[in-house]
Amino acid sequence: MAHSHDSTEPLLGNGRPNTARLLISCADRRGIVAAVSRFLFEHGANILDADQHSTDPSGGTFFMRMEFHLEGLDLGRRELEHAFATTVAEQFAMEWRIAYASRPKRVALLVSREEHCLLDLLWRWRSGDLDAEIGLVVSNHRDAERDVESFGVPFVHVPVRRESKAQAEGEILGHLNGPHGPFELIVLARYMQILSGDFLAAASAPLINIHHSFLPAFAGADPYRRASERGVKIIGATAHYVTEELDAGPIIEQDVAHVSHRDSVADLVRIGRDIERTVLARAVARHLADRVLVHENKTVVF
Ligand SMILES: Nc1nc2c(c(=O)[nH]1)N[C@@H](CN(C=O)c1ccc(C(=O)N[C@@H](CCC(=O)O)C(=O)O)cc1)CN2
Repeated sequence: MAHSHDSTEPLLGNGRPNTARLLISCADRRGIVAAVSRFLFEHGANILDADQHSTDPSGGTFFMRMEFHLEGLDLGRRELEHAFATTVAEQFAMEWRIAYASRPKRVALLVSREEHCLLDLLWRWRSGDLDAEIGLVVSNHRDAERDVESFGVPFVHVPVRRESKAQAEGEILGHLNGPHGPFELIVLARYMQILSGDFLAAASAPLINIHHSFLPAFAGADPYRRASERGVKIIGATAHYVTEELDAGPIIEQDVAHVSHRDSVADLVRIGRDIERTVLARAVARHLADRVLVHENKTVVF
């Protein structure tokens, strides 16, 4: 549908909510909520959900998420965005974007050998609990091939060897930006290859990784063995956006579980699997709902 001003139905023909999400960050000052609310009101939008946060009311950074109904809007999408840019965003020097809920976001998954996070996301997607369109799984191993294809999702095997990583990354990018794509989110569901800065720059979408430790503790490879050697009493998992620096990207979601001296490394791995898949699913769901704002390597999760 080219223009939302003729979206007079609460639900679209595909049964999806006829809503949009406006995300804003800017220097905090008085009048921002009033200006945004007034703008939406004057253009016929009905605000369904509003949340905001200021890091410091005396001059910090202001974050806002407004979800609003497009029914009754007097402008099409392009006109609405232009009007907001010129009448509100410029006034407050906002960084902002509007995301539309008219269709699910297309998602690609990358995995190595551990399948629990991958299968969890596929199960949630198949049951309708994950608002996404999973369009491709890429792996450097073939272990998951049959399971993935049983979900009707294309599977591509791209082996990665240390001496030819750049070539493998180019092949993966070819699939992500090729006929299966484009994608709006790439999820590393226990993908165990460090991605180059060139790859991240060329990737067409943000990437979310699940790291199997409570970052910043035990970043890098083999965290459960290192945690066991340290004698930890808590293990955890961290979902974060992927940056060139390993396991250092903005954290989206974390959780933990208690362990003891009675737990072997294998026990930590087993206990950790449930944490990892739950944390990753929460992080992906919040990203898909446009509930995550990134600022200075941290996130605001509405
Ligand atoms: N640029 C980034 N790439 C990746 C990130 C990241 O944050 N930034 N997260 C990792 C996932 N990960 C931990 O969560 C991780 C994966 C792999 C390794 C590692 O040392 N891999 C070795 C090869 C290991 C093997 O071949 O089995 C390597 O790539 O040299 C550490 C941490 C995903 N990528």
